[in-house]
Amino acid sequence: MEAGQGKSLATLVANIEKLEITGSSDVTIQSLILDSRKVTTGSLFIALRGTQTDGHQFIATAVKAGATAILCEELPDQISSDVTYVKAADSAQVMGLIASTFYGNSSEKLTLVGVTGTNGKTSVATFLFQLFRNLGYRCGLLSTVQNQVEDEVIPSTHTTPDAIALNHLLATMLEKGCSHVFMEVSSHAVAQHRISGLHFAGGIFTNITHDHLDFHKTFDNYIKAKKGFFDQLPKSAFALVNVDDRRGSVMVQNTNARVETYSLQTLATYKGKMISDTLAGMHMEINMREVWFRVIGRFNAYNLLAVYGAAVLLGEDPEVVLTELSILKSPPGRFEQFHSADHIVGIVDYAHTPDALENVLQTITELRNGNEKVITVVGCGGNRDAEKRPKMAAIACKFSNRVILTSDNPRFEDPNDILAQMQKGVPPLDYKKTSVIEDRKEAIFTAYSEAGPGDIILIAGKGHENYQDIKGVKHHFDDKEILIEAFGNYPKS
Ligand SMILES: CC(=O)N[C@H]1[C@@H](OP(=O)(O)OP(=O)(O)OC[C@H]2O[C@@H](n3ccc(=O)[nH]c3=O)[C@H](O)[C@@H]2O)O[C@H](CO)[C@@H](O)[C@@H]1O[C@H](C)C(=O)N[C@@H](C)C(=O)N[C@H](CCC(=O)O)C(=O)O
Ligand SMILES: Nc1ncnc2c1ncn2[C@@H]1O[C@H](COP(=O)(O)OP(=O)(O)OP(=O)(O)O)[C@@H](O)[C@H]1O
Ligand SMILES: N[C@H](CCC[C@H](N)C(=O)O)C(=O)O
Ligand SMILES: [Mg+2]
Repeated sequence: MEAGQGKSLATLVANIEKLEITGSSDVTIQSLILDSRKVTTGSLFIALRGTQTDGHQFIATAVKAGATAILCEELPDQISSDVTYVKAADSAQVMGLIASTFYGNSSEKLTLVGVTGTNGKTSVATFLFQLFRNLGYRCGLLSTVQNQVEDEVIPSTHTTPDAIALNHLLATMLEKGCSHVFMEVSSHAVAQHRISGLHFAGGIFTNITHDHLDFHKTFDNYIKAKKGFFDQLPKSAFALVNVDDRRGSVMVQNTNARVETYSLQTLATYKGKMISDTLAGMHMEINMREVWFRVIGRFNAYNLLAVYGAAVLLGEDPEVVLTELSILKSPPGRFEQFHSADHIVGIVDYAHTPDALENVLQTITELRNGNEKVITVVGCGGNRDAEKRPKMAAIACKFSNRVILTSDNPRFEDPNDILAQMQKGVPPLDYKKTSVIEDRKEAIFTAYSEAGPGDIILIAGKGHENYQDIKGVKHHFDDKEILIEAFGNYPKS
């Protein structure tokens, strides 16, 4: 059965239980479509209950546009006699199963490893992708920064794509000869069943801290979403968890997978120890072997341990893995360093959660030799978890000599409202060292103008992003470009 080619509805729903089918299953489905505006003749339109609207409202539009079949949770009042209706308790979950079959169950033919956790998913998935390519495998990557099939870059719209795009990408990867695929599994993806129907060879848990409560509402729901990934792993898979995170053991409470652990603090299958950390590199001990890495920071020590563990669990030789890991570089916008002519260090980092910001600033604090100043430029995104705003400002103040609060992606919010919420987290004693410069470019330029030789400027929150999302329009904006432009202002007038 060829992936992505027209298939009979009967085949697509063959192994799915508890469906009520109205009309004939003996029809050919040419495409799976989530958005009524994209329906064409032969489509199966999937009606999902979303966060903004209910896809069920668009069933009639989809039928008018030529849909052959509809997957829904509730039948519309008006049934069309030449359309087949498939009624399921949960359209999103069934969509995953159907998408998997439509695209040839590619995940079963690939070695697919998923990474979940609040921070470190992109880093771990990208390191695994780079490592396995260096080991000689053809690989695919699904990440926040970009999707990749070997050297070919496919822009990503989400951390984890929807089930249709996801299964389509996996089929492309298989077609192009990939044997291994490394992907991020976001909590949204688990909650919305974007990964339902996928066959994983392994799952990795990095950590869980405050984020996305706008979507999950409670921390408990957020934990449950992440745990849902491990609950659905098969017996043949491994579940590799960071046991230094106290939720690590919760994640694997009900998993059928083989549980393995990694840690910098306690006994674990993969045990690491930091020996030293400098701007030039990190020295670690991993399972009694000493290694130097190019990437730095305690958070990366965790990421490298996870990658090492996963590679060994996938059958790779530990010595070879460590040698290959030692030369890896951080993914774009993850602790990326820039050096000015007047010896100022600029670090562009995607820290957009309180925990990530604290880790990055903690790492910078540990890297300081003496009296260098740390200047932090940071903002928070609009239409996202508002609770993290004052927390991130407080963390920036705690670890920096100077803080410039600025705009991130305001989306549909007023950036000044976001900044006012951030300011609530600034302790009164830190008012003097904190200022608000809404214009992000001006904020970065100001940071450089105030810095002296040896000082470190951290620009946090946007990392690899090359846009600023203002009222739904993405304007070109790249922290790295602006930093380099600012560094070009040397000598300072
Ligand atoms: C909150 C969230 O996850 N939203 C995702 C969700 O959209 P939604 O639930 O808001 O959809 P909706 O607008 O209510 O519409 C409901 C349904 O009606 C359909 N519709 C709508 C209008 C119409 O005319 N016709 C029609 O058929 C829509 O196609 C949809 O299927 O389903 C859409 C289709 O799959 C996603 O594109 C969309 O991602 C939005 C853009 C998004 O920003 N998501 C972020 C929050 C996200 O998913 N982030 C995670 C995690 C990031 C991290 O960990 O840091 C990620 O994996 O990227
Ligand atoms: N293991 C880790 N623990 C804590 N913080 C980390 C870890 N790895 C990276 N970070 C910090 O978090 C930021 C985001 O890292 P990364 O992009 O790898 O995470 P992510 O989980 O993919 O994020 P997203 O949810 O946006 O996809 C980094 O720029 C760094 O500041
Ligand atoms: N995947 C995260 C990225 C946040 C990045 C930050 N720059 C922001 O815009 O809030 C999200 O969509 O919540
Ligand atoms: Mg990511």
